[in-house]
Amino acid sequence: MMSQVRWTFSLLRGGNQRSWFWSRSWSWSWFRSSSLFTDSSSPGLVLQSRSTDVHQNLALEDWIDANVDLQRCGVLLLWRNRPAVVIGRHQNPWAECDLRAMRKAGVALARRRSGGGTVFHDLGNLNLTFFASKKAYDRRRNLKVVTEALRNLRPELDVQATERLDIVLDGRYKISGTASRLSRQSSYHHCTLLHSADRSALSAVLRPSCPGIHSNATPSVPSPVANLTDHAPSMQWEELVEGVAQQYSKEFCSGSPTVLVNPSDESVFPGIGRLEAELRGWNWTFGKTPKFSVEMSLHLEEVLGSVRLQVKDGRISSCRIQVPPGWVPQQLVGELENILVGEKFCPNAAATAATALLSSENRPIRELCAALLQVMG
Ligand SMILES: Nc1ncnc2c1ncn2[C@@H]1O[C@H](COP(=O)(O)OC(=O)CCCC[C@@H]2CCSS2)[C@@H](O)[C@H]1O
Repeated sequence: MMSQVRWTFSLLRGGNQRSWFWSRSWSWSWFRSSSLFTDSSSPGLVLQSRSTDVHQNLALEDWIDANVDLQRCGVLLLWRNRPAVVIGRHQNPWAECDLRAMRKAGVALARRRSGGGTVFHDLGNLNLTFFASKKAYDRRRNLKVVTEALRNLRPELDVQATERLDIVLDGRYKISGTASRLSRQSSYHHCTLLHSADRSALSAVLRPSCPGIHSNATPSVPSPVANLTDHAPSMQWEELVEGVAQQYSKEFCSGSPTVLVNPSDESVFPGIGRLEAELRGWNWTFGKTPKFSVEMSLHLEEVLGSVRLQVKDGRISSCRIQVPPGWVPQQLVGELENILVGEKFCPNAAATAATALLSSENRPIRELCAALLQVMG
């Protein structure tokens, strides 16, 4: 089926690509077996996504990882997103980001397949994904592509890759974070590169949705961050992208120009819509959160209460509410606890489930419901 896929100029419309590159109709089998991929020097191909949708771009990573024969070639994918928070595979979104602030500001949330911490993306943040065979997996070499490109563009910049594979400016300010995923035969290493991201938005969303979370989820490692344009104000986006692509081609002996791709095009990437839908879905984004518990005091109008919730697969698996005796009928408290068990740990879902209690005649139970919804971000 793959061999039916046509790589045509119209499908892979580019801006300034050289015409010989497009003068043929590409079949998928040609793509896989092209001399671009069979050269013994293990050449690389540079792709740039046209999409700024975080889920489409993460799906494109999955698709390349699953479908391109990386034994014979490496691929560098360059991409950027509209404002988004991207958490690692084994992280807890409620502990890592302020979901309420994100909803208000229209910042998307995505869980990636690689491990590691949480980062903020916007159109001023470049993402680079280095695909290679497992054998050729070499994160230091990839980061060298980035640091060398920056030194070529602005020799005065002090950029270094650290032990933990961040890239820092002036020995201190993080401009790039790294994560990776190894499969049986293939691998990818992806990293960010802060060119001109909105740092106040970054710090506004990278804080917990609620305190009192206990879990074994991977915690992020916060660092002071900087943008490249803080230190090199004249550096243009296009200059950066081109500089990195050129350095990759030099390092991996690729002679081909950057190919612009559209990850929503099923005729080029068959099955990509399904990958995207999975990444966009609640079951993946929230449902894959390692089990956790939340213990919190509830500052109600006249009294102090507390709640202990256990959450498994993103759903409340147990709920214990304590309030001073006599403040609210215990039977209503029990009803609320029962309603919440099995529900998604999500204010909208919980509000729908508790609609009757939220509009009850009894003011304390309404207040208690509202306080619990607050806990969920
Ligand atoms: N965009 C960006 N770039 C660099 N550093 C960032 C960014 N956003 C936030 N941070 C800082 O890094 C820490 C988290 O560091 P930590 O080391 O915990 O996590 C990472 O670095 C993960 C990088 C993932 C890269 C992938 C590439 C494509 S999809 S996402 C956070 O608390 C901030 O202080």
